[in-house]
Amino acid sequence: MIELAGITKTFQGKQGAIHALKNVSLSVKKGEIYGVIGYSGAGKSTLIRCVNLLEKPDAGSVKVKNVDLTKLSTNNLRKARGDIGMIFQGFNLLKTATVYDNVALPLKLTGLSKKEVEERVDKYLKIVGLEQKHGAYPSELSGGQKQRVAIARALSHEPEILLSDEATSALDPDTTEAILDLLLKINKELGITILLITHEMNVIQRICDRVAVMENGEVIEEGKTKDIFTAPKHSTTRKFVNSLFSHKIPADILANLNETGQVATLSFFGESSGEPALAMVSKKFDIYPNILSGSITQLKNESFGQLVVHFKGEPSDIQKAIKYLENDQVKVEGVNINDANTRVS
Ligand SMILES: Nc1ncnc2c1ncn2[C@@H]1O[C@H](COP(=O)(O)OP(=O)(O)OP(=O)(O)O)[C@@H](O)[C@H]1O
Repeated sequence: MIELAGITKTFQGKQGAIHALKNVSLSVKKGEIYGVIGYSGAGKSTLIRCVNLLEKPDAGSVKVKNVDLTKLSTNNLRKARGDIGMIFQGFNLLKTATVYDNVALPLKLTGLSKKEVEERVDKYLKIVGLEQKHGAYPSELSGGQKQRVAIARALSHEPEILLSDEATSALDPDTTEAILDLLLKINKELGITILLITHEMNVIQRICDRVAVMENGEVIEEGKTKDIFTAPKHSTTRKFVNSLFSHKIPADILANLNETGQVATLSFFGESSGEPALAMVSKKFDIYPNILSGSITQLKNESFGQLVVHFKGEPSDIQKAIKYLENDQVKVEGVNINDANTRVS
């Protein structure tokens, strides 16, 4: 659906050239929700703006539905952009227009009849749950409601793709959850492909099928959200995954525990697979697992949990138990003294 190949973008800053994007390639399939995560300055905004050519790349191709947008005439680019809606962190609403007009005004410019405009506005304000707010002004709305208006405005052009530029970054956690639920609904019920950028791992975790991690203008890791959670390869990716968990074990306690066995982090999918597997190994092998810390979090389609466990026993028995757990789809990582007092996972 979206294929970016070899995208490069350099800005001339006061201190010299800034290489915002260095040979970035990624592809988003029809119907999926794809997230790009990275810290501030990684190049996410520049990347997403290249998809509808709000930013023109210096090199590389931007294919949307197999058409390279960088090769289109101004007129054909305008038409192609009709397939791509966009929402922003700051909502970008007209302050002096009502909710209704914020959605209706851009539609009127597309040449639709008055009746068609009315039908579209009603339909999409209903989908975002704002049918009671037609006459309200943006100043009378909460942040979440403003983002809903922006989403209705983007959807009213009936795009196949929705680009989301940090759409939940200005919202509180509960409102963020509600907007993420709305994006899931739009994806599922309207079949809209979503490409989003964010610096929050919980956004990726809750709704994304696949994720790319960016740093210094490059994609440093890419894959299914589930795979990135279980086996992050790059240290920056690990930091993002760990930001969702906070297992803190004091150094002296960890040193004591490691004398009588081994401390390890178990990662698993599904609500209950961690603890039953532990009960099983304590029965099967001569070891005593003791849960030191644990948490569970919801990915898009399943839950993902982590337990930090002290295995008391002889090293050979502990190794057998760990092998058994790994065969049972539980990922096991040893925790050493260097991890003490810091987040481990
Ligand atoms: N128009 C511009 N002129 C000069 N430099 C720019 C411009 N736009 C972006 N940059 C620089 O390019 C780099 C990448 O910026 P970009 O906004 O894409 O990153 P980001 O990951 O979206 O960060 P943030 O989350 O802070 O927006 C930064 O160093 C930024 O200062």
